Amino acid sequence: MKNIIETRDVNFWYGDFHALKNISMDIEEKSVVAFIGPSGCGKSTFLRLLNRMNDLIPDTRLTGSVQINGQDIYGKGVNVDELRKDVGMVFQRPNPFPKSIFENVAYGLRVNGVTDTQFIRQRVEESLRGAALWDEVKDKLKESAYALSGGQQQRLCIARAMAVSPSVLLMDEPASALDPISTTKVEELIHELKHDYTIVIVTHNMQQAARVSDKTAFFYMGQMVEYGDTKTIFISPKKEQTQNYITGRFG
Ligand SMILES: Nc1ncnc2c1ncn2[C@@H]1O[C@H](COP(=O)(O)OP(=O)(O)OP(=O)(O)O)[C@@H](O)[C@H]1O
Repeated sequence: MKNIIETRDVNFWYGDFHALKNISMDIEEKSVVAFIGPSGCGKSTFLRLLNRMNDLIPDTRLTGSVQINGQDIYGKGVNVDELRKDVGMVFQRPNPFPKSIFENVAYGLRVNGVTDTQFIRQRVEESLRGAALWDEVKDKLKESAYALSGGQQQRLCIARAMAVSPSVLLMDEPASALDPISTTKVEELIHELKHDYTIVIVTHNMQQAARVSDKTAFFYMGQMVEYGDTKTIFISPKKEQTQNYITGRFG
């Protein structure tokens, strides 16, 4: 499998605070990678660097390199809108737009200038099917997205991210605000989605990391302490800090 994401010696600062220290990581195409670690260790910061979401935060600084599909995403001439189309994001709390179910999914296509209604309709259906939501919403596409349950809204947000055909989906604790049934649906969805996408997921739930990911990275105080096959990380980690964390001795 080829690497789709390669970071080298990534350091990141919020003002004077050194939030990420020398992170070098390769992520294989069409795999699921989970980031785990105690609160404040830098998981979300690192995730957000992968589609330049941290650009929006003032007084921050990055050194090192982040390559996606062979391109330095912080290089000169990179179009950040194009990057975010290729590297989509799903947040902790479902954040549908105050629009209809259909228009939520069509949104990314419309802002990218797509006007072919037949194509938009087809892509909306494909994305909703891909997000395992189609059967639940196909008869009410014109209704407000806010009329859906939290779990359905989150799958709608996944469909919205998929509609513009990204190669990577970043998920920041996508199930933490959901009930157990919706959580299971999102986890099953992640299993399906990895046939077509590379998925990077931040989670506080270690069982979830163990269930959904191929590889797991354990972060602690801005460092990536250990990264490897999920089974190895959870059954026989090499570092004591990882062992302590996964056995609940800290964090
Ligand atoms: N916008 C910001 N400005 C200043 N410091 C920040 C900002 N965002 C995060 N930090 C700090 O950077 C560190 C890493 O935060 P980050 O959100 O990446 O951690 P995390 O591992 O995702 O935590 P959690 O699991 O609680 O979400 C923390 O110490 C946090 O306080």
